Amino acid sequence: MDATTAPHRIPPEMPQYGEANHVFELMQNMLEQLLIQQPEDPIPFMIEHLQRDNDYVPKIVILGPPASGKTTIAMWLRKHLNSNLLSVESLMAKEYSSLAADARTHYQKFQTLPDMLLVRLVQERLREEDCVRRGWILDGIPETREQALLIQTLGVSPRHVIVLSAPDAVLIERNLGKRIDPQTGEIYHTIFDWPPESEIQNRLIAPAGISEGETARRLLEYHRNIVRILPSYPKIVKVITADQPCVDVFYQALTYVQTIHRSNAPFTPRVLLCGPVGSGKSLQAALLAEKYGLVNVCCGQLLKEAMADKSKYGEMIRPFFEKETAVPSYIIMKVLRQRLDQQDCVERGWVLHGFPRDRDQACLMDSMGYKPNRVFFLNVPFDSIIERLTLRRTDPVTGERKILG
Ligand SMILES: Nc1ncnc2c1ncn2[C@@H]1O[C@H](COP(=O)(O)OP(=O)(O)OP(=O)(O)O)[C@@H](O)[C@H]1O
Ligand SMILES: Nc1nc2c(ncn2[C@H]2C[C@H](O)[C@@H](COP(=O)(O)OP(=O)(O)O)O2)c(=O)[nH]1
Repeated sequence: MDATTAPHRIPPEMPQYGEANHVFELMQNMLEQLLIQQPEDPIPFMIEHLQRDNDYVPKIVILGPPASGKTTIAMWLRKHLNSNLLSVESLMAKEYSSLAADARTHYQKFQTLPDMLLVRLVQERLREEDCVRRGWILDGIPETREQALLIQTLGVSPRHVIVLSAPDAVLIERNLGKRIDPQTGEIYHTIFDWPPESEIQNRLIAPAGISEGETARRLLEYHRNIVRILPSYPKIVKVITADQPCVDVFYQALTYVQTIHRSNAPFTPRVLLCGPVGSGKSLQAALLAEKYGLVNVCCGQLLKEAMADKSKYGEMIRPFFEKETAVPSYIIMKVLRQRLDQQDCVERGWVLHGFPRDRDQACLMDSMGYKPNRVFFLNVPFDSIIERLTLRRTDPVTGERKILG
């Protein structure tokens, strides 16, 4: 195969650099902001965005049926994460916004908002500095699949989606006890969350739409929509039972939103298996190589092959094997480098075992730029190892190892 048709050789440093510096996520977040903000001149915007380094601010959607506690949990998360809470009510209440004024007018007439108007309100709000710097929590938005798709076309993608769930009967009963503080907007409940201060108790009001009939109607609407919304958020949805104390719901939600999902960045596994002789490194390496298409790199096998091929390094290794002394690490590293730099290892990734065996070898490997991104230490009780090794047999033809019996 001549050079013009040979596959392009990807230097091993490239994927490693991309992983180490999260280049893929960096570009993904910048592209999202470019689509949302649509700046006149993208270059200075990108420079400022990259210098901001706020790619891990909260981007949360909380969905759930009426009375499931979306607003309660969203408010607690907002306080805890020092982020911004966006709900239909808060978006319509925005001052100095013609869009919000139109929305209020429309809502007063029809008690609902057109999808596009709500989504444009969300976009207008997300463009504001505080949302860019401190992230956002969408409370009960999107309400429909159409809204979910429109929000996605804006380039707005949540990092975590929480869906609260509880039996309808529980929610209908619960909503009857909902009370709101007209001064602070805080939400309370006559049974589950009654304020201790009599001053607050006296000014609480029952919000509209909490009757059994109204709640039942909204539940019907919710169940019809939620099944069409969720497919828009594969792999980032967590369903939390809301039929438990608020605090428990909150801590499950907080734990979830503080997890970082596996990124979609292309990933080349570089696996290192460590462990005492007989711990199962060779066996697990063979299984991993077969399951994930990795290159199985057994250090001991490599050295033997180098000697069998009578290569330059093989002749350097031979005296040490003949005297049954340890081969110097720098020679092993040369043989290893030759193998790990080959196209199959760079493209498919590798699972290495039998090297490094001590800290110096690990430092040598790291200094030469071979950095595993998954390391497993196989820990086996001493007597199990003795039993395995005494029963271990190796096929002289295939080199396969089996346990006798
Ligand atoms: N886990 C919970 N256990 C008991 N009561 C709760 C729980 N979560 C919320 N509540 C109470 O239920 C009522 C409804 O809560 P909240 O308004 O947060 O729900 P919501 O999903 O935002 O409702 P809606 O969609 O109607 O606005 C409130 O009185 C709240 O105090
Ligand atoms: N019961 C049991 N036996 C195992 C397991 N992993 C490996 N073995 C067996 C297979 C081998 O004959 C022996 C040692 O395994 P190995 O993979 O050659 O160990 P290692 O020297 O490469 O670390 O133990 C294992 O997970 N369970």
